[in-house]
Amino acid sequence: MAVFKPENVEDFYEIGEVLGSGHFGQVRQVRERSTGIYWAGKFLKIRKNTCSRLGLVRSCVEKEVEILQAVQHPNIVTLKDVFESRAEVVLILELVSGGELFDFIAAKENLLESEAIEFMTQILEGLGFMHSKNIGHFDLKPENIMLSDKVAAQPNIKLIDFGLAHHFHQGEEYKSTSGTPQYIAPEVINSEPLSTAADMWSIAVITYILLSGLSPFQGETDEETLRNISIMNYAFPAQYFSTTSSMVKDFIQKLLVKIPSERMTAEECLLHPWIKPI
Ligand SMILES: Cc1ccc2c(c1)c1c3c(c(C)cc1n2CCCN)C(=O)NC3=O
Repeated sequence: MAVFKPENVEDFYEIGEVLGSGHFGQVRQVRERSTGIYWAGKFLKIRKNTCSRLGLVRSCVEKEVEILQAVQHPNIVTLKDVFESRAEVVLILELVSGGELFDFIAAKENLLESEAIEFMTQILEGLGFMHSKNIGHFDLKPENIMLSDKVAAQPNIKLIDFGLAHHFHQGEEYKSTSGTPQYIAPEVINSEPLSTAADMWSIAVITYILLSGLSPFQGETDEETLRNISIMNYAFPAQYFSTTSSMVKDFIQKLLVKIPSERMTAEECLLHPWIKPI
């Protein structure tokens, strides 16, 4: 069992404003007392016993910590420390102060394809690194793609939130039905064994939204969205894609492939003519 620091996190960090919250607990800005540096504290409620339904099972938190410790990359958020009290584990994470990628884009009139290529290149570099270590994110969505500094000329992308990530070991089969409907691959819906290719489907959905503002499979309800994914019901409506290149449509089409092994990998994406013009 992983051992986390038993000291009180507040002896080392001043707890600040809430940055976000979810089923897991809260993310708060924290200030390191010894240096004055700001970090993000992810406060995770841990189940007190197996009968409890509140909070996370400790082994899930250990898995997230192990994965974060295995993926140190400029486009992936860094884990600095882990504290544990009676029923709470606190991850001290790199503060990514530029906020979510899609808030950044929403604030602009529209995104040039060249800007989209820059963002996708960084996302694919971080993801390709994870996949090279046989780690899948399995919750790629705009909310989990953050910017280190939104005022920089070329903001740096950081992938965050590894709560659904999985480290594949040799010969192991892994299934999960978690994720956000709009972004999940058909094999997730069908409870089939997953691979890192499931992330590549999400990359296609994110690219489609980045360039059009539309979500390719979104229906009136989650059920309709999931049905659209299962039957591959999507298109490139002219009024939203008239100014986008045929190259990016080819990029998306080579990822929205039902058979996971036939999708482009992150490495192949980085060599695709849309990303790397010949
Ligand atoms: C400035 C800002 C605002 C909201 C933040 C974060 C930072 C943030 C961060 C992290 C996570 C897991 C969630 C976060 N959230 C919650 C929303 C994430 N989509 C994180 O790991 N580092 C962050 O800065």
